[in-house]
Amino acid sequence: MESTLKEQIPAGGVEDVYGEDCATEDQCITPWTIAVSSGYNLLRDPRYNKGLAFTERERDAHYLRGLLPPVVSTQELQEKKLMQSIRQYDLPLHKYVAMMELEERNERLFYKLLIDNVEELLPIVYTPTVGEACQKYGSLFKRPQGLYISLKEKGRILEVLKNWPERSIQVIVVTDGERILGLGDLGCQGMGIPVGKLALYTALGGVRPSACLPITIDVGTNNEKLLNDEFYIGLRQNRATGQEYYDFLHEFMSAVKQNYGEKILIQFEDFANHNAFELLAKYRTTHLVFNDDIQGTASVVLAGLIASLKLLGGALCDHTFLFLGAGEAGTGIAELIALEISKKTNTPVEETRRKIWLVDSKGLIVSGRKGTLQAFKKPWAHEHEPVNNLLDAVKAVKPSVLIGTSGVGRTFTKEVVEAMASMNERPLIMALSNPTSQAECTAEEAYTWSEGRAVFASGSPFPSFEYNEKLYFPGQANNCYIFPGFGFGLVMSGTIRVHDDMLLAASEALAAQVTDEHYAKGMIYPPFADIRKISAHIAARVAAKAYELGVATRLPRPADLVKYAESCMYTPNYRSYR
Ligand SMILES: O=C([O-])CC(=O)C(=O)O
Ligand SMILES: [Mg+2]
Repeated sequence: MESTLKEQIPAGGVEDVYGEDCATEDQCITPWTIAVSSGYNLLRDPRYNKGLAFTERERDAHYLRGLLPPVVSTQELQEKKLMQSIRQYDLPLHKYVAMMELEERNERLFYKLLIDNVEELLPIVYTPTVGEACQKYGSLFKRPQGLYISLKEKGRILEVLKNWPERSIQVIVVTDGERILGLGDLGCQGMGIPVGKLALYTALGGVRPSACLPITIDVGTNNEKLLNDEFYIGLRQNRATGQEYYDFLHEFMSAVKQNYGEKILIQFEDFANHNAFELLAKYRTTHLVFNDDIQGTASVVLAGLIASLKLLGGALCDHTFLFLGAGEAGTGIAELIALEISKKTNTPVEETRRKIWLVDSKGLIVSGRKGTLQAFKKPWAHEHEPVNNLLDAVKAVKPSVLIGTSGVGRTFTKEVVEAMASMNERPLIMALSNPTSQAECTAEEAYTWSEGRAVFASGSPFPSFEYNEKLYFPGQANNCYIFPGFGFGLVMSGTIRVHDDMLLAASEALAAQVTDEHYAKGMIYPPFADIRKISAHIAARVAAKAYELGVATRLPRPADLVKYAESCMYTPNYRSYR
């Protein structure tokens, strides 16, 4: 029997080696055609539709006369009208639906709105509203916004990838829906997350929309409510686990590399702990993979910590850190802090880890528990007697920084915040769990209970808060500060592997964007309004590190990487059609 192409050539390799043109004769190819869109079809194509903004000349050239009312509008006026209509909705979910409908109708206008009104619309297309949208995705679902790859497609994943209409994909965000934000297993309805994350890749990071591919892997769900919901859109079975799960993911990872080559970025998003660490460890040496919840969150929090030193005083190595939550975010952040201190002080990480303590659902992680701890928790099992709750852990460890990553809301109680405030002039409190309902405490609580002394940041946004006639500005320590610029830096430099030093570079680049004016307001993150400039700086620093490490393939290295990043970024302004 003739061997297939897949067997002849190991996964990965030179661009286009696996393109359809060089498929062996026994393999099927897809008969794609490219056609110029015009007339009614042009108005129905979200990539090219401009609605009332088609010019007189374009209306003639593209058979649009009569299909539009006479007025010729501008993109600015369209934007003004849409913002007005979105602001009329009271419910965030209605705003979300209006935005998704816009994306399906007129992609450039969608991105124009998102970029120009980022602070207002981020909480709509992203956390917290996207969480509610995922919970109700079965009822909201209208048209597929990404690829669904379920166990039904086992053995045929490569074929499924080839059904996606865009050819040059640069970034995939993939979830299996098992841990959507802090909301748990939402199965196939997790699709809202890759869709939302990729919208930010474009709006905040400048990756072209056509180069982004959202994917949901459906191996079932253990969410009984969804399994019994008549509108559920996923496989009606419990999750596949063990070998079956890992074989399926391996087929996916191999097919992606075979179809898109070595330089495709695969971002893992909202996988459960028990798979997230293993998948990252398994594929980081063979694929360009990035786990947003482990690495992106770590990088954004480290940036906030570096910036906060201006307000708290001391160096990173002078602080003591306590986490509530020892999953992907908690251990990921802890490891990156230990790495940064190790590099700065020339001390082995085994030693720098000692100032970092973690609490999980069973209490403080201590050496006595080593026998029963999961592998990713073991490095944090320091010598200490057992402590079984957070308040006692705060009293025992005396942290200057308290970070919540447990996915469980309202766990930073008044007593916990008061204890932090009694031990520190300026305690740093980060309530990172998402969406807002899962935040460990609110901004108002952190400021009130600490009598205005806490420096506070959260994963989902909180509005500014007035206390004792002073206005406080909570930070949003969310990985969306990092992943768009980080991924863009990888893509623009043709980088083929992610290295931890790139995460440190991204943290430093983000922290460097916080100015004295921000510090004066107690802020440890720069405003989102500047995010595209911030992303260009992050991308440049990440790319610089990639060139330094010899894993960037786009040669020669551009001399000014910030300028280069800015010049490559997608902009949503309408183009003229000939
Ligand atoms: O999506 C977000 O807002 C941050 C994140 O990755 C998560 O909570 O899983
Ligand atoms: Mg996530």
